[in-house]
Amino acid sequence: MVLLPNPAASAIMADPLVHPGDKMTAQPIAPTAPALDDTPPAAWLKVALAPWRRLMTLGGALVIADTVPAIGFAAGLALAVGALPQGIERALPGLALAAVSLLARGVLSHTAVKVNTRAARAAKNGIRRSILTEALSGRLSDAAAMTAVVEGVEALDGHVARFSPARTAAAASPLILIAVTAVVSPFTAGILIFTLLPFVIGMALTGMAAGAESRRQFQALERLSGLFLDRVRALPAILAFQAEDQQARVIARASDDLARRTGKVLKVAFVSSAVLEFFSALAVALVAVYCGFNLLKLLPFPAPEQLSLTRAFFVLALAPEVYQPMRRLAAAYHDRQAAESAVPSLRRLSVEMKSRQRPARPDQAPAIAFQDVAIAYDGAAVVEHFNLDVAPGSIVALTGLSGSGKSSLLHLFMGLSPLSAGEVMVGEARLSQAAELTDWIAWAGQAPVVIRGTLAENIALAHRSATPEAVEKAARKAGLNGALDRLIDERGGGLSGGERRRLGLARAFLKPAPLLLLDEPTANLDAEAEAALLPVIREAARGRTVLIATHSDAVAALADKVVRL
Ligand SMILES: Nc1ncnc2c1ncn2[C@@H]1O[C@H](COP(=O)(O)OP(=O)(O)OP(=O)(O)O)[C@@H](O)[C@H]1O
Repeated sequence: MVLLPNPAASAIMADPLVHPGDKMTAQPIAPTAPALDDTPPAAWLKVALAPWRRLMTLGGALVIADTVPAIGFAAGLALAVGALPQGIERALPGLALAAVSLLARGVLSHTAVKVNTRAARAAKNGIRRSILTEALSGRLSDAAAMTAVVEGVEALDGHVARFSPARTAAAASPLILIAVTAVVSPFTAGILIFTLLPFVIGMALTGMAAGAESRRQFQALERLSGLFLDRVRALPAILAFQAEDQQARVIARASDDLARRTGKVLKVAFVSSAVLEFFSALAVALVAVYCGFNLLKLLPFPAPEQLSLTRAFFVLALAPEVYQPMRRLAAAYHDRQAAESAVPSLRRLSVEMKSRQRPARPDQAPAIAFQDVAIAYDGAAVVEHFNLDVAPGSIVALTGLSGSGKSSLLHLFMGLSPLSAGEVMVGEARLSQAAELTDWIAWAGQAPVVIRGTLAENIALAHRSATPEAVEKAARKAGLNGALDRLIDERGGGLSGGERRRLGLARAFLKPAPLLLLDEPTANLDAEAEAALLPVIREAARGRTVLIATHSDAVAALADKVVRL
């Protein structure tokens, strides 16, 4: 179970410099998906998976095509057995047909698995991409959203790769096989149809039981993920209050609950497969008894047909194949339940996303208007009734005491601080309604996120398509003078504190975005270094709307307007 995003994903979350267009194609899940919250899970899945329907249909068709070599194999064996009394050489064509059919089955099933796995991968990637930007931008950062992105999307794998082709095959293959059987032995076809009914009823009953257990299991998983994520976030407080043991017991209880519910899902799955195996064995035994008694002319009722050894062997070899697709469907049934259990969380994400707009990035520097803005963390207000108009292309410096909320105001634009009241207009876009604006923003924060890689790669994160020359130019402007190919680890090992801050500046200088946000760009720099940076900041500000949070009078002097908080 993965409870937290991976480090690279965290980097994007904490430092949204990455051009979203470079990272992922952000589209809402299934643009035509019904937004109603009460769409039944099966209908929601159908719409959400529609873009991959063709690949899924191809996978299902390949599984159905397996019936042809299955018939060939049964026919080959039956012909060989029938011809055996006349000599082994007479049996060879039948054996050859069986061998070729067997080979064809292998090739077909290998291809079907490949196609179905590809469809599942494509569907998961597509849906995950569509929700990842939103979830990682911090707007949907609760544990349920994380569980949906990681576990929920993963739950679609079995649905697409196994359940969907198995369902297609179960609807068509048994009928094809029974029709072929009917040509050779109508009475055997009757036995197969008769025994198929309890099989289908058994499947439906166990499927319903598995569905309820599966839903409870996913809820337990969500609960455990939520608890774990909250406890990790509150780790310093837990350690400070020496509540480790108590919290470990809470997590252990949730984890036991998940284990118990997973056990129940497995129990239902085992019982259901035992029931289905019983019915399929019974049906094959019935066919065998009928064929044997028919051949021996020992039927206790008038024979409806007279079977030859070849015909009897053919229908007997084909009988297990009739149940095979249904057994595969039963084995994959819990995949469907797992996917449907994940739908409520996925649906919630997609509905929240659809309610947000993805405004087009402006070509010109936009105006910014803070309208009665309030920012509160856990109910504690940090900024209240904040109003400010920033003209397009101007520089505004935010100054004030430490803790007065300067960084929080800048963080609003990346969704890293909550807009508790009021509105921020960025050009024509309302920040509260916008899905994300990271594409518009070049940002240098106080603690830029570092990923494992070279310094140049770290800078280029801000603008993936930048040339090495542009990266080098941005680095030099920011005062990073060492070799750019030196390795940095994810904790920033290899960079001094000052260099790390300059890395943030280099990224902001590199990214061609109409908004420039700088948080304490010259903190910890001596007067000489600060003086060298001032003209660079002025140059980088040209043609952009700029907000700078700063304690430095020299930096504030660059601004067209200084606002004291
Ligand atoms: N994610 C957060 N969760 C809870 N409280 C926060 C969070 N971020 C900031 N705060 C609190 O909000 C207040 C304002 O912080 P902010 O960083 O915006 O101030 P600042 O003016 O930029 O300070 P500095 O000049 O020291 O950088 C502080 O009291 C801080 O503890």
